[in-house]
Amino acid sequence: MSNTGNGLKSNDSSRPREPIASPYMPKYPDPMSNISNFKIIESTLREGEQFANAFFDTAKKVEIAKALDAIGVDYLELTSPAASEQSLNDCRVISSLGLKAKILTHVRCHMDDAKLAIESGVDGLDVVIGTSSFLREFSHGKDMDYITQKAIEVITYIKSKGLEVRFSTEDSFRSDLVDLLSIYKAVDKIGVTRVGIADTVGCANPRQVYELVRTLRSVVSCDIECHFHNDTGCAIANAYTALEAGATHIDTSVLGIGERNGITPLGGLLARMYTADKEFVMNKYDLTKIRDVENIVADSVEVTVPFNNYITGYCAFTHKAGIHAKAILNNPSTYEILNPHDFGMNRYVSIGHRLTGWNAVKNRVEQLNLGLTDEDAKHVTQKIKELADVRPLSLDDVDTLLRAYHQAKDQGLHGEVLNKIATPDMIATINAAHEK
Ligand SMILES: CC(=O)SCCNC(=O)CCNC(=O)[C@H](O)C(C)(C)COP(=O)(O)OP(=O)(O)OC[C@H]1O[C@@H](n2cnc3c(N)ncnc32)[C@H](O)[C@@H]1OP(=O)(O)O
Ligand SMILES: O=C(O)CCC(=O)C(=O)O
Ligand SMILES: [Zn+2]
Repeated sequence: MSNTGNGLKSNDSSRPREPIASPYMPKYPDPMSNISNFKIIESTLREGEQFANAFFDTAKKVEIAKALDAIGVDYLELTSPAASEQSLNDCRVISSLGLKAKILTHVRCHMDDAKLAIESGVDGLDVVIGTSSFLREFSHGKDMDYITQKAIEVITYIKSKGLEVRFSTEDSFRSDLVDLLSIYKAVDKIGVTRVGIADTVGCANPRQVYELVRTLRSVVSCDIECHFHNDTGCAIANAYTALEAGATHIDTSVLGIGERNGITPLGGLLARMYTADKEFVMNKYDLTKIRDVENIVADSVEVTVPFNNYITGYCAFTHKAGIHAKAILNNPSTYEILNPHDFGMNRYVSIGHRLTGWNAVKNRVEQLNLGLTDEDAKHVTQKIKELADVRPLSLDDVDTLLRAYHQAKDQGLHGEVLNKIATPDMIATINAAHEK
């Protein structure tokens, strides 16, 4: 049984296969899907401020807002002006920057919060209230009738002031489906701009997301925003599935920072969506600027960018094993779904280790313009493996070895040449290991 490379398993290679335009696109187009037409609500300055280490002063918020605007995110969501005097001031400052992104602030479903937010100069309000039995009992203590009535009052008021308004149910996936659909229907009827679904505790899986969003899509005519926490590792998959099911807007934060372990990360979502529709993503967003904003945020909240971060993790485009390295050097698409250059990053082939192969070593020989033969490259590769069985070699170590081999060969040395040219500290390390 062989894998055909398009996700199908086949044991009949003579069977004709249907041509596939792009293996990364869904096979059958779905008119309800928005994977080629979505908007990002970037919430680093709201959800991200709820991250344990976050403290953004006004200057830092402005720097982050500008860096996100440079990427081309559609909206920036800011902390509620009700949170503090400085939060209100920051809404005013960021709203007056003249950014391309629309500015939103996030408020409780409460007239006082709404009034304050409207005065802050933002373009729109994201209104939220919990609808699960947990939150109805232990957070605000209100029943569905009260919530519906209050939502209508608050939304009507915000609309009367000419602002965009979204209504979201906190903890949607642990709320009663009938409650959800009836409140969404009620707010859609009075002209809410968007409704929101929130996986507040990160409990949802992609299948549940698909079902809820698809059902909601058939009940409301307004846009649908989705917000996914990452407690169980589904935040990106859930966002993608939500778009497939007909959601229009996804909430993100830089590096995924937020309450607990956060939400859908901006970079990870963009990587996912790039594989689905590269043209749409590259025309709309400047992917080369993701790294800048991640560095700003990581520095500010005193974390390092994780080694395995989407796109910008230090090894995201490093290829190591000989089998991979050979194929990558022939055609990067063999083992890369993301082109690092589209993200302002570089590919790296690592060769100073025992998993290396002669093809990768030969490539380095060519980069150094040393003019060694395939046999020479194989010979040196064996030496690299021998040394790297003791400890990994730096690229400098490998280059020293290659240059010394080249020089020795020029001088007509044979036989024990590689032993002679191995650097003294490599030999000392090997000897020490042998003595143990
Ligand atoms: C899932 C999320 O991330 S939702 C967004 C979370 N964001 C924030 O909490 C913003 C930062 N928060 C704050 O600065 C403060 O909590 C404030 C200013 C909003 C409220 O502060 P306080 O008045 O001191 O109340 P406290 O935080 O202790 O409790 C929350 C209050 O909001 C009420 N409440 C909670 N959620 C909602 C809601 N969605 N809509 C309306 N009221 C709500 C609660 O009933 C409680 O009211 P109470 O005064 O009757 O006890
Ligand atoms: O307003 C929303 O939709 C989401 C609020 C939130 O942060 C959450 O529920 O986790
Ligand atoms: Zn959240």
